[in-house]
Amino acid sequence: MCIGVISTYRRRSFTTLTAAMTSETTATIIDGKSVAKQIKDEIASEISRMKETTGIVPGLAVILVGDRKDSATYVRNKKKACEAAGIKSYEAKLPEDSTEEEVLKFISEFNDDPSVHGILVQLPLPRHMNEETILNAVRIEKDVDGFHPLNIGRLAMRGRQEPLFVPCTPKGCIELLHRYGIDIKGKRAVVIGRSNIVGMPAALLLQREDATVSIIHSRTKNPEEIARQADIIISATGQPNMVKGSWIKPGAVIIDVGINPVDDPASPRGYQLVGDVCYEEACKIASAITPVPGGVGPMTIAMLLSNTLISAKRVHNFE
Ligand SMILES: Nc1nc(=O)c2c([nH]1)NC[C@@H]1CN(c3ccc(C(=O)N[C@@H](CCC(=O)O)C(=O)O)cc3)C=[N+]21
Ligand SMILES: [Mg+2]
Repeated sequence: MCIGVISTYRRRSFTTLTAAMTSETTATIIDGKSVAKQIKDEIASEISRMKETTGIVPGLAVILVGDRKDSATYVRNKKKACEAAGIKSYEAKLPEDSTEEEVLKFISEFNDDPSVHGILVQLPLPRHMNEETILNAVRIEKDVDGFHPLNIGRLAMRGRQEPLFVPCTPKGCIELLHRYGIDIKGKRAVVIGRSNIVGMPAALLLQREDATVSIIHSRTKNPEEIARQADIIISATGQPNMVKGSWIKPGAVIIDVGINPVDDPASPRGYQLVGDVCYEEACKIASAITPVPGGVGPMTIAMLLSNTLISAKRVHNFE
């Protein structure tokens, strides 16, 4: 059984099961962890080739403000992944009650430091800070998260200057589709969630891949009906198990970005991670699905390393 919260997306209850739900079909599990490992290995060998020929190694600076446990874990994992790939990592840790100016000062130092090719400001920032002010301060040439408005604007406009970086999580989703040989062109794609860091850029990327894209959000009137038209669903809502089997067209491909902790006294950490999609139900209906954990999460980190390498190659004219 899939447990979940009552969300504003879910306005009706579902009593009918689709035919596919009762049959014995099983989806392909899209193994993000192993694809991410493969990509990280590719990056590591590119970095050693770069180091041998130019003597330069890519550098990534991470700015962490406050003491959220999840953020500290993510930052630690990014640091480990950098070391494994041969990227030099720099870290600025600031207390929760720091001022915006203090954060901006670190950004400015990293902006001016030629050994830093990428700057990541871990989100969310403390509530008293203006995220926009801070993200805008990152030089676009070092914006490896792809969150600067100029990079997002360029992502939205086609046939003009290309963005210098594409946001890591959506880029990882598309990369998974490509590596599993899943056609996007002409397909109906539905993105669930419209956040600046995942949903919105995911929709833009799918459009660039020639999908026909709809976005479902908290005010959408008939989300289930719209989702059920999708050949490809990318879900990024942060609502555990919100997407039921009844939302899924038989044979659809499901990319589940949600990483939601749900209380579980039986597990050693006291919680269990679940996606936005009711995995058990979806497995019986979808043709392919990403698990949580082990799906999109590891790809996000792989894409961050990839963007950092792209940045270093670009400044040093290394092909
Ligand atoms: N400026 C910024 N850029 C980000 O890219 C960014 C951020 N802020 N804030 C938080 C979110 C979240 N995020 C994740 C990265 C990796 C995993 C990941 O590797 N997850 C593993 C392990 C999960 C676990 O066991 O804890 C998995 O899904 O298999 C998850 C989540 C990046 N984010
Ligand atoms: Mg993300």
